[in-house]
Amino acid sequence: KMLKKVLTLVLVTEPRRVLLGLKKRGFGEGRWNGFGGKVEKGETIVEAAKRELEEECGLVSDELKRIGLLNFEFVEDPVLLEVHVFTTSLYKGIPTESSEMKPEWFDLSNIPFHQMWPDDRYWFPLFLKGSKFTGYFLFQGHNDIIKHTLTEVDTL
Ligand SMILES: Nc1nc(NC2CC2)cc(N2CCN(C3COC3)CC2)n1
Repeated sequence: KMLKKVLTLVLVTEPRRVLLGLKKRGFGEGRWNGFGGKVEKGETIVEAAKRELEEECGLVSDELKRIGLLNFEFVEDPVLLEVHVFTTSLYKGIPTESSEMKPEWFDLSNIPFHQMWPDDRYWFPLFLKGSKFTGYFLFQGHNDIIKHTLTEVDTL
């Protein structure tokens, strides 16, 4: 039976910018991404998202809005990643580098897709226009998408 890992991803926005972090180690190292990680036992998914946001860049937000649900599989690996995507524009604190992430603001017209997970090119435009979405991506290795589905939804 397929092992499923539940993960979170938080995108912090300002009117014309999005906060991304450069992953300094581990899964996705060297790629810019939102902030997130695993959901621990005894915490809800949104509690995990809030915790990871603070751990990874020092921001605190009590207004994380669910905007997406993305499922990922790798042909070489029987794990399914279920990534719950959140966004917020209401937060306290100053983006601060951590052991995991180096945060930087990016203009919405200058998202570093060439240094991000390949799936981001597909769903980031939906996020930026305020849609909710669900998607599935089958990867070969960490760079090639063999197939995908992506749907805008009214409710997650
Ligand atoms: N943008 C984006 N794309 C992904 N694509 C799939 C990999 C093929 C995965 C992903 N996340 C999965 C990993 N997660 C944290 C666990 O340590 C960091 C961040 C969100 N984020």
